Amino acid sequence: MTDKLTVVGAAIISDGLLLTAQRAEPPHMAGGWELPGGKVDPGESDEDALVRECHEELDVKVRLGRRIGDDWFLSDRALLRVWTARVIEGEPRALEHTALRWLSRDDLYDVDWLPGDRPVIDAIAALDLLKR
Ligand SMILES: Nc1nc2c([nH]c(=O)n2[C@H]2C[C@H](O)[C@@H](COP(=O)(O)OP(=O)(O)OP(=O)(O)O)O2)c(=O)[nH]1
Repeated sequence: MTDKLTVVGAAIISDGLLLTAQRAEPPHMAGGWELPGGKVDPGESDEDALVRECHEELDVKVRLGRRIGDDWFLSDRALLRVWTARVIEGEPRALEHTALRWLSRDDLYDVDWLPGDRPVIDAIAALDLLKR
């Protein structure tokens, strides 16, 4: 058990490209890039929350794959848990974000990732799942 807020994120990979989404809000995070996802609701499993968030944010159905790392600390109050995922229904659309981008391994650091995501992105890069 943890008393921290749990945020879940999806490393959606298709054809060797990683999907990233640009936050629209709050103002201090707007413009930053993140993994699609969000907060786990009370009583909800992490995995269910992540599938739900991908549907709400991107209008797609995803199937989760492997967990990336353990708990990633976003702050003293929040942690991030990340899974790989693939789209099994639909085409991602930015319903809540400003923009979406598909990144190759070579483009991975071209966007301004939210600070908490940077170690996660390093871990994804190290897994060698992305094409160059
Ligand atoms: N979804 C997501 N949130 C992240 C990432 N990195 C990071 O620091 N965060 C932060 C941003 C927010 O403070 C928090 C997630 O909140 P959110 O606004 O996406 O969650 P939510 O969709 O459940 O939002 P809401 O119900 O409060 O509107 O975690 C990431 O890669 N993905």
